Amino acid sequence: MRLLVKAPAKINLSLDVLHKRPDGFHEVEMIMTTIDLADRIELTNLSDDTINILSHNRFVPDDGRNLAYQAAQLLKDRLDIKKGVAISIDKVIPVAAGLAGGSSDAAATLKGLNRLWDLGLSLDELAELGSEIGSDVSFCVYGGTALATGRGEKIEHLPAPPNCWVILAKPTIGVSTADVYRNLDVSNIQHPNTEAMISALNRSSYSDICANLGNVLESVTLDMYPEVAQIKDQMERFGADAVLMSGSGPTVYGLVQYESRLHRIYNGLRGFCDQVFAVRMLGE
Ligand SMILES: C[C@](O)(CO)[C@H](O)COP(=O)(O)OP(=O)(O)OC[C@H]1O[C@@H](n2ccc(N)nc2=O)[C@H](O)[C@@H]1O
Ligand SMILES: Nc1ncnc2c1ncn2[C@@H]1O[C@H](COP(=O)(O)OP(=O)(O)OP(=O)(O)O)[C@@H](O)[C@H]1O
Repeated sequence: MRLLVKAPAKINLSLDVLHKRPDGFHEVEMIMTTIDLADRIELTNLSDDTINILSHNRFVPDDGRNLAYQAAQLLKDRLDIKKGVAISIDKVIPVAAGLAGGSSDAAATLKGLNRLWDLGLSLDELAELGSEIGSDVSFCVYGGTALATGRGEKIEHLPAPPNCWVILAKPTIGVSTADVYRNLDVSNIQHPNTEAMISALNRSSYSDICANLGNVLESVTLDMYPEVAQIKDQMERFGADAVLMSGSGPTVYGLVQYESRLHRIYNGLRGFCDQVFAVRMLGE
């Protein structure tokens, strides 16, 4: 039997760091929302007890380092499952981009195998398992729009943002999330207003969402990779309503309400950047 699952990317509407924890992780307060840019994962039962990863992207590992592999292995170990699966990943989300591509592949694999192997686990149970794979996996299990706290694994659902376009531009560099957190000076942080963003979402106020975008990792990545600042500048100059780097970067996104302006920004950025996408928020 085979099953197809979509694994959508996320963007951070806000990302705050409260402090560094004794376990080395950072205590965060983030608002994330899913967007209509997704990997497609095909899960096929195998007759022998193995996990195979197939991907045509040279940046995606095809062994135990792959987060989708780790998701399948975790389910097999915890529930003592003696089945095999081939996981084919049609990679659309840019890799090491701040868009949670690997985490979303892991979450989609957890949800897909729950159906394929008829495991009967709840979304909460899958999200809890997912948090063992990576901090973003719990959010990706639920999708939608949410406040994520702890190291990112504690999820509180929020209303979807009002409909708008998201333009994404990823420079050719890939960024290591661990490096960015390591270079963050926690004693010198300009905190975004998370409460104001929650209020903007509750009121469905597009202008207040734009006014309250904020990411404390942005200045760290901008210092490491000046080309990210250039893309931000260009996106602002071409007329996006608000611009921010997602996660640990380097992808920069711009919010745009009117389709008429979308094409100008998209075409303008294509001149500077290979990977540019214009997508909708999913959010629900
Ligand atoms: C930047 C974000 O993507 C924003 O959504 C997340 O905070 C990171 O999520 P992720 O990539 O799933 O992160 P993980 O795979 O759990 O951790 C990668 C590395 O990032 C650092 N890390 C991650 C999350 C966190 N709250 N504090 C950290 O310091 C740790 O050094 C960790 O070793
Ligand atoms: N299924 C996967 N897809 C992409 N990368 C993967 C996958 N599994 C493992 N990786 C590894 O994880 C690294 C980070 O990739 P990913 O695309 O998940 O980063 P990211 O979008 O920055 O994640 P996040 O936003 O959660 O920090 C890659 O360099 C790659 O080696």
